[in-house]
Amino acid sequence: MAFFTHQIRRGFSSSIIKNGVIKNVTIIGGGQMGAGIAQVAASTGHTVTLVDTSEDILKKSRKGIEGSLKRVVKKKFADKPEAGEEFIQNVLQNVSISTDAGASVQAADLLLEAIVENLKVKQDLFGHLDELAPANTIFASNTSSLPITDIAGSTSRLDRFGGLHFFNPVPMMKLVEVVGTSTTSQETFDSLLNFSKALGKTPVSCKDTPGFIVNRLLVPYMMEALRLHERGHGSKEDIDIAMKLGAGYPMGPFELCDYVGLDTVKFIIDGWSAKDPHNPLFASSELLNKLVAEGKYGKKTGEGFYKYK
Ligand SMILES: CCCCCCCCCCCCC[C@H](O)CC(=O)SCCNC(=O)CCNC(=O)[C@H](O)C(C)(C)COP(=O)(O)OP(=O)(O)OC[C@H]1O[C@@H](n2cnc3c(N)ncnc32)[C@H](O)[C@@H]1OP(=O)(O)O
Ligand SMILES: NC(=O)c1ccc[n+]([C@@H]2O[C@H](COP(=O)([O-])OP(=O)(O)OC[C@H]3O[C@@H](n4cnc5c(N)ncnc54)[C@H](O)[C@@H]3O)[C@@H](O)[C@H]2O)c1
Repeated sequence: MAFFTHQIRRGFSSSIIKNGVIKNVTIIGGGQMGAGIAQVAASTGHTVTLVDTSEDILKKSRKGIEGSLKRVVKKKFADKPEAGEEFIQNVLQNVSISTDAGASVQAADLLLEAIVENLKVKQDLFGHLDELAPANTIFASNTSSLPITDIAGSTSRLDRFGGLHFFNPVPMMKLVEVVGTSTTSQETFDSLLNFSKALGKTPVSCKDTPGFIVNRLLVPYMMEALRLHERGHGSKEDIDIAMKLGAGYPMGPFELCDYVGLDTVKFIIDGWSAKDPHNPLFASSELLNKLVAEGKYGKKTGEGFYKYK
């Protein structure tokens, strides 16, 4: 189905990576999402370079990938431990790590960013790499909430820029939101769609609107949960239990926020509040701001709305 049937093709180069197939992926940001995407891409035969700001972070990323792969093979190779170990080694061989983003994009068919949810930091990163990456490299962001158009604006490859929004934890969540802007070429969009399918994911096509599809619906629900608690109309525990047992969610809203990371959650809310300052839904939360100010980001720091061992 043509995604851009209504689009008037601009005079952008339609040349993209060789026959549109993405094989070499450079991922910038080896945190929760970048490491998860690297794992799934490497597990499906792609060559991955994972980039972050320090060797220590990248060692942690690699350790996290290995730990997750061990959970996968426990099921996938339940009665064949040797095959499981071989699978893990083969996947890890597909992942190289680097702190040099510029060098790491030289052979990239796709540059996928999964760094901090901050527009200026993303724009600076993409603007810098736009000058270093091959002309045909496709750029994409894993942003939860920022306009792809705004992120792409720092580059000269508006036809080869899109959004690839994966879900946490990446090895378990089947969905990818593929986002096209008004300047994303059809070839680029199709390459991103096919890449998502090659990773074993189910893609949906999204416009570049706030929150794309899932977060547009998830953020209001989760903000209402926070307000309900702040009004004293329900404990965190009861609200989480209620949504799991009453609505069939695998995690309640407070559990999920701790899982996502309260730092990222705050970036999202602050960003949407700045864009829509009169919308009470996005008014800042004293409780959320307090937790983030105290460095309590949730699972990744050992405490958020809940404490973790
Ligand atoms: C209330 C405050 C509001 C504040 C404002 C809100 C603002 C809005 C915030 C929006 C944030 C958007 C973020 C982003 O853009 C979009 C998202 O990603 S949203 C998150 C989407 N994901 C979910 O909703 C996850 C829901 N949870 C689950 O699906 C499951 O709980 C789980 C995470 C899969 C875990 O499964 P469980 O059965 O619960 O428990 P286990 O941990 O035992 O796992 C079971 C089994 O699964 C396998 N497994 C689990 N995790 C992994 C992994 N990381 N890698 C590999 N395998 C995994 C494994 O086999 C486990 O078995 P085991 O190994 O434990 O034997
Ligand atoms: N956490 C989630 O559930 C989730 C889900 C979907 C999308 N996202 C989005 O993915 C992105 C990353 O989220 P996360 O949860 O993985 O964050 P994270 O904090 O776990 O990881 C971010 C990583 O990026 C690195 N980084 C920051 N600036 C960098 C730079 N300039 N160059 C290289 N590396 C840099 C950090 O060192 C860190 O390791 C955000 O845009 C977020 O909105 C998050």
